[in-house]
Amino acid sequence: MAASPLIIRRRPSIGAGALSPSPLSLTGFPTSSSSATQQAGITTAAGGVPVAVVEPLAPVKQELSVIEKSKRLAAWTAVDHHIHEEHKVIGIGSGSTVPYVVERIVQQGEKLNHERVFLPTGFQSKELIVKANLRLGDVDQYPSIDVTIDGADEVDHDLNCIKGGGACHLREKVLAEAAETWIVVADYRKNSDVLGTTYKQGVPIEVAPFAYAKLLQNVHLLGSENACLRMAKGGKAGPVVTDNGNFVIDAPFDEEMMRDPHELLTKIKMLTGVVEVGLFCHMAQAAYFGNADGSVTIKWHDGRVEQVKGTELDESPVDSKANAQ
Ligand SMILES: O=C(CO)[C@H](O)[C@H](O)COP(=O)(O)O
Repeated sequence: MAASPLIIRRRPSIGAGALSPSPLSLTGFPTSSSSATQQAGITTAAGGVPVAVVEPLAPVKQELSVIEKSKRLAAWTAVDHHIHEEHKVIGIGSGSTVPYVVERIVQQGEKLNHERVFLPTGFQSKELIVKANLRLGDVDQYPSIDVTIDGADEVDHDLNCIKGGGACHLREKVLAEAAETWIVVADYRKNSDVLGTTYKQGVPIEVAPFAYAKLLQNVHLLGSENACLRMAKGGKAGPVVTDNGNFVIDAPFDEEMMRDPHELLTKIKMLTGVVEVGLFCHMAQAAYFGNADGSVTIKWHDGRVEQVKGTELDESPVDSKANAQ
């Protein structure tokens, strides 16, 4: 007698709209949503029992969280405003907001993108570029960049930033400095008056590994008594090792010191063994913050603050020149 078929309902596939809380696939690039309706099929389980595998007819598309929408709003709007046809060498930052930057660049189409080269700020952005089929270059081949877009951990009223929450700040700073225009994209939580208000982990300091203990003493003497070596989480014991093979010290400083980030940057940078400091002072042309209400706050380097309607999330790519500031 033939065995009666088992019915197994597969879990619905989840598209880009379900990327919450992080939009990253394994490689850090948002997965594309599948709108294709799949057919039921018959397969055979162990023992030869026929199994009917029923795919859901309409994949369930979950909503992005408010935070993810805000990141995407900032990223898409900044790309529309600053990445134009004439821009051929583009720096790609790191973090969870940057995949949306790449997503929007891809939407500008192959015609524009095949004439461009994209430079990564680390392993994650390198993967993003490659997976998006964009041309990969490096800053040693292209030391002059048209535009770099990057995330930030916090941005103050003067566009000074804390960066390095993802331990990529050495390369991020090189690509920021090499760029004619450096643009920051973030959700509304990163927008503050004084650095250290919302990002409490401290100033990320990339250091030569053999010098870390001495540097910890020196950073304590500079005023950060709680400075500590950043330890890896999850599947690795020991400290975080950067893409450059270095360690990271996280150094929280009091508000008074954070009110003058440039002065603090200079002091930390002078310590022997410091490779780079995650304080980016007077570098950004503008910072884009996606807000929960669908607007984008733009802080400009000259002190102007604008509130604009963000690029609609389901909007098709626009002629970016039409939106140029
Ligand atoms: O500096 C960085 C990595 O070194 C990131 O840009 C920063 O941590 C912001 O990341 P996210 O977009 O995930 O908030």
